[in-house]
Amino acid sequence: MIPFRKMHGLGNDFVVVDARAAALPLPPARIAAIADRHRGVGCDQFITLERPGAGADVFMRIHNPDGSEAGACGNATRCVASLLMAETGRGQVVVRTVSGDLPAERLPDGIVQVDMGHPRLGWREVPLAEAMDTAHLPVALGPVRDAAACSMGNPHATFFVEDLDALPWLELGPQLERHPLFPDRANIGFAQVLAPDHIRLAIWERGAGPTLACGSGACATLVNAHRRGLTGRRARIDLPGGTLELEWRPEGAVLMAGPVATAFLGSLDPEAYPA
Ligand SMILES: N[C@@H](CCC[C@H](N)C(=O)O)C(=O)O
Repeated sequence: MIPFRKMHGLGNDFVVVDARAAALPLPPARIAAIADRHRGVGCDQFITLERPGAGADVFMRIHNPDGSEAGACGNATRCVASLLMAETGRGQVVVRTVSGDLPAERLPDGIVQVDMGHPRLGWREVPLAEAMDTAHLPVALGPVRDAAACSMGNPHATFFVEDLDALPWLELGPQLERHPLFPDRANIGFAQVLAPDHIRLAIWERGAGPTLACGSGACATLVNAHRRGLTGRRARIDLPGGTLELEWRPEGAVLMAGPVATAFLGSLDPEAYPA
C-alpha cells in the first residue's frame, strides 16, 4: 500500500506521495488511473516527492491527470512547501522542480508564498511553433483573440476579455490548449481586468481541463496583463476557488501567496490501478 496525502490550494487538488525513501511503482498510466475522479482517488495533479540532491529541500515531480508531466505547478509548490516546513520546523524551504528551484516561505495566517522565478518571454521558451512577439499571438477563436503568452516553467496563454461570465470558456479551452501554435499544448487563461490591481481569471489547464485555481496561470496572467499595460506589478487574482495575491518584482521574480490545506490522508493499492 502507498500512503498519500490529499491537499489543495484554493480547491486545485493534489494527491501527494512520498518517494524519497524508495521509488514507487507509479508509471504515467497508473497515475492517470489514480487521478480519475470516478474510478480513482481523483485530483488535478499527482505529486511525487523525490530526493532533491544538494541545494533544495525536496524534488517535486508533477503529473497531470492525463499522465503527462508538467514543469510547474504553483499551488502544489505551496502545498509541498507547507509540508516541508512542518517536517523541518523552518519557515522557509526550497522546492526543486524540473523547471528550477522555487523558494517558499510561510506568511502569517497560514498563507504560503512561493517565488515562482522569472517568466520566460521568448517564443522558443513558451514554446510557440514559430517566431513572433509573445505579447500578441495571432490566435482567435469565437469571441477571443490576441492572446499573450509566457512560460512560468510551463506554457501559458492569456486571453483578455470584457465579461468572463458571458464567455463559453469551457468550450474554447480544449480547442485552444491544442492550437497548432503550441507544440507542447498550453494552459489557457481567460482574464477580465477589473482594476489595475484586480483580475478575475478562469483557467483551462493543459492535461487537466477546468480547475478551481491555477497558480502558475495566475502568475502568467499578471505578467501578461502588465506587459499589455492593463495592470501594475501587483494584483489580487480571483479564481473560481478563491484569491491569490501576486507581485511581479522589478528584478523579475513572480511572487504568489495564498492558502493551502490538507483534505485527508489515505493509502492506495497500486495493483488496483492499470499500469
Ligand atoms: N495547477 C497548476 C498547474 C499544473 C500543470 C499544468 N496543468 C501544466 O500542464 O502545465 C498550478 O497551480 O500552477
